[in-house]
Amino acid sequence: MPTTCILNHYLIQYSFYQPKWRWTKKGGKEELWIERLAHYIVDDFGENAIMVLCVLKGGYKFCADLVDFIKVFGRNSSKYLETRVEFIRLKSYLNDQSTEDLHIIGSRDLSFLHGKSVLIVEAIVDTGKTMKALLKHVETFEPKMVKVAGLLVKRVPNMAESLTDYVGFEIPNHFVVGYALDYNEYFRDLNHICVISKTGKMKYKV
Ligand SMILES: O=P(O)(O)OC[C@H]1O[C@H](OP(=O)(O)OP(=O)(O)O)[C@H](O)[C@@H]1O
Ligand code: HPA
Repeated sequence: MPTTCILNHYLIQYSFYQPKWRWTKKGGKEELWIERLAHYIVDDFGENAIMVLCVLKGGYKFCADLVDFIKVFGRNSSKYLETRVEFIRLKSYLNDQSTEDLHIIGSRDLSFLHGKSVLIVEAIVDTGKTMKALLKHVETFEPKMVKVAGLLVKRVPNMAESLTDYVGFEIPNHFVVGYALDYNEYFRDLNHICVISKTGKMKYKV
């Protein structure tokens, strides 16, 4: 890795992730990384309908892509993979810092999760505070099972690896933007994920 980020090069240092990235399986066959995650998820959920809980705003692109691939597996196998997608909006970051204040924006009522096999889809697990709080909240609605798919897990001291069942990429401890991840609402629209530079942080600081 990393390849130079072309867009906004004066703000962003590197790009970590491209949606079309492939990895090579044993035996030489290439697979998209997201296809691999979808594969594991489909295997684990088996016959259970998947109740996807997408964590907004950061998780919307990853969730859309992941669900597409889960559906592809359904189409390519004889079984019908039932998926339903619901959303929860959480907010705790200001600039590049987690605040102690985690807000659930909108309804806290997730009773539709009761008895369901839930897949939480999150863009990034950084300090892990958001995911810990969300898991605690979700458990109160007594789902049948809960798994977490995280596109990125950050390598931070006391990193929260065990919170995430399906990990796209483990990344170094830098603040990243793009592919729906933001810095004060900027850069969500980038197609790839980059590290924001000091200059970028200063320019868009609130
Ligand atoms: O592991 P943590 O340190 O708790 O950080 C992870 C959370 O932070 C971001 O959300 P944010 O609060 O920025 O809201 P957003 O998704 O609307 O940007 C991200 O999308 C995760 O939900
Ligand atoms: O690195 C990050 N980028 C964007 N949002 C985030 N929320 C936690 N960590 C990050």
